[in-house]
Amino acid sequence: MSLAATTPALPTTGPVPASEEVRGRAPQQGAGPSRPRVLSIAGTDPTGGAGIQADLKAFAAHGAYGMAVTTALVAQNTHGVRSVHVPGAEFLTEQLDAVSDDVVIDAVKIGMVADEANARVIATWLGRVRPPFVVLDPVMVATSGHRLLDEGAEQAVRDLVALADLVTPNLPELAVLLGEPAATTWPDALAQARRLHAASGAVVLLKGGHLTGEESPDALVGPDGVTTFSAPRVDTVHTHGTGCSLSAAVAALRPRRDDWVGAVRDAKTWLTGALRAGGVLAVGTGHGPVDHLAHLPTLGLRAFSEEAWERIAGWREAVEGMGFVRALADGSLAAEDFGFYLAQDAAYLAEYARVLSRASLLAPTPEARQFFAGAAVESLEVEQALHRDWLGEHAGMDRGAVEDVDPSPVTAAYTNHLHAASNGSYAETVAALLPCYRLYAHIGDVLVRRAGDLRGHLYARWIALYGDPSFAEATRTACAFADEAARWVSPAERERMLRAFELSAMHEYLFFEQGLVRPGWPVPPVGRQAAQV
Ligand SMILES: Nc1ncnc2c1ncn2[C@@H]1O[C@H](COP(=O)(O)OP(=O)(O)OP(=O)(O)O)[C@@H](O)[C@H]1O
Ligand SMILES: Cc1ncc(CO)c(N)n1
Repeated sequence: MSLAATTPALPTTGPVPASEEVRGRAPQQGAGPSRPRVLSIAGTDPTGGAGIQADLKAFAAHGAYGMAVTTALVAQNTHGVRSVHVPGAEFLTEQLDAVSDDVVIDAVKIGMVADEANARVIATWLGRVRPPFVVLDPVMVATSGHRLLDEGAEQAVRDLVALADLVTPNLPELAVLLGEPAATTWPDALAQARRLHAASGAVVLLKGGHLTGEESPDALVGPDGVTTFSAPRVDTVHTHGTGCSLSAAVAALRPRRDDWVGAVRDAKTWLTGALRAGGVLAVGTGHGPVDHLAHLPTLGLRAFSEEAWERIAGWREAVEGMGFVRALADGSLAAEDFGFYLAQDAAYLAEYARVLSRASLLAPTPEARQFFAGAAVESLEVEQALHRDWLGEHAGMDRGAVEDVDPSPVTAAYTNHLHAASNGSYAETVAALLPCYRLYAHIGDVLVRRAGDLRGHLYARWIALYGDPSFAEATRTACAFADEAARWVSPAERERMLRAFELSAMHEYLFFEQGLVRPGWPVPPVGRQAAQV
């Protein structure tokens, strides 16, 4: 039997029929989905702090795939609700069917239902399409005091509670659902939550946001008794949409947690962080929203290596303009000064290679381990070899003598900084190592351009090494590893990375500077008539 014979033709206009055949074609069974598919049925908040907009953010914040069906369009902002437009029950049905005819729903969160007809539509739909987890936030009145549910619709919401797995009332909503006065103490509220659970069968997540005191506790009240989740009360006026965000987070987490306790615990911890970060969002002049992405503070920031490079713009320019670097480029640098610099650089590279090895040890991936181990070898075999050759030829120093060079205070300060950074994290270590690549590749590039024809240039081999495309390539790779490491760190850790990078850049400046300014420090016995390298 062909599909064409069993599947009704899709009309070009009007609603798509919710036939079993249409539903059955959804190519989604088979391999398990990578993310829970979670639906919000709620009203809107065009300022993005509450309602559907908040739900979608909370879903994404917990790694769920978010979907949304709109019950009501609400003209509201951080000061309050201006007006509500309800498209109507028929259109709500069409939206719900459009989703459930096509997509498997792993969890659903119901927020503002707006009126009785909408509540009935949702109840009917739940009777037909029963997602494994149904969370109901019985939104009745906004934080600002504006009604979000018609007065006549309270019974219809009570009926919805009986269809939900979890219901998340605040204190006034709990009272309305029971037809009792609002509780003013936590024990009274718990007693009411027990009564609602007994009457409806739904697990109750009682929210203590409307209480006063040091804590803002919530409690799960269900067949296993009461589980309390205590959390410090955040001193903030930015609580717009906390209820929406919490219930959405619980719905997003539940398919990947063993029970409601696990989902609520993680959602509550997340919400407390989101509340703390809400103030600096600077959204609106009233009761602003929470920061749904407070746990991902580095999301969207520029690549670490770009930000770090910009931060040292002043030092970069200073290095380009240094007398030592200018003289290196035009070949006028005294051989004795170059010899001193090279001998110190040999001492530096010995330590640099050890810190590269440590980066390899700390690196989280085989690729990074291999790169930094290879870089350690390269810095000794290629870079330090240049130093050994030159110092051998021009200062008569054998390998042992080069290896015995005492680091100057400036050299020691730089390598001590690298070792200190490498006692921190991998990310900090890589950040500290990076200027040595980045600044040298940059200077190599500048010098190749400044020096012009390198034939006959006294320091041609040094300039060619750092101006070589292969050094630029290694620098790009090192930057990519630093950027990858920075992707997963906290803001404090990112700041430590930037500081480590900046300090290394400053040390690079001082390192060149000591080539010309070195009060009485030992200089290798460089012959006066230095030949071309
Ligand atoms: N100042 C606060 N500090 C810490 N947690 C809070 C604070 N205010 C609310 N919460 C928490 O936010 C969640 C929502 O609680 P609340 O009682 O405010 O619900 P709601 O009234 O439905 O929210 P909404 O403001 O979205 O209408 C609960 O987990 C509550 O404990
Ligand atoms: C659409 C909508 N749902 C819920 C709330 C409660 O915060 C709100 N303000 N707006």
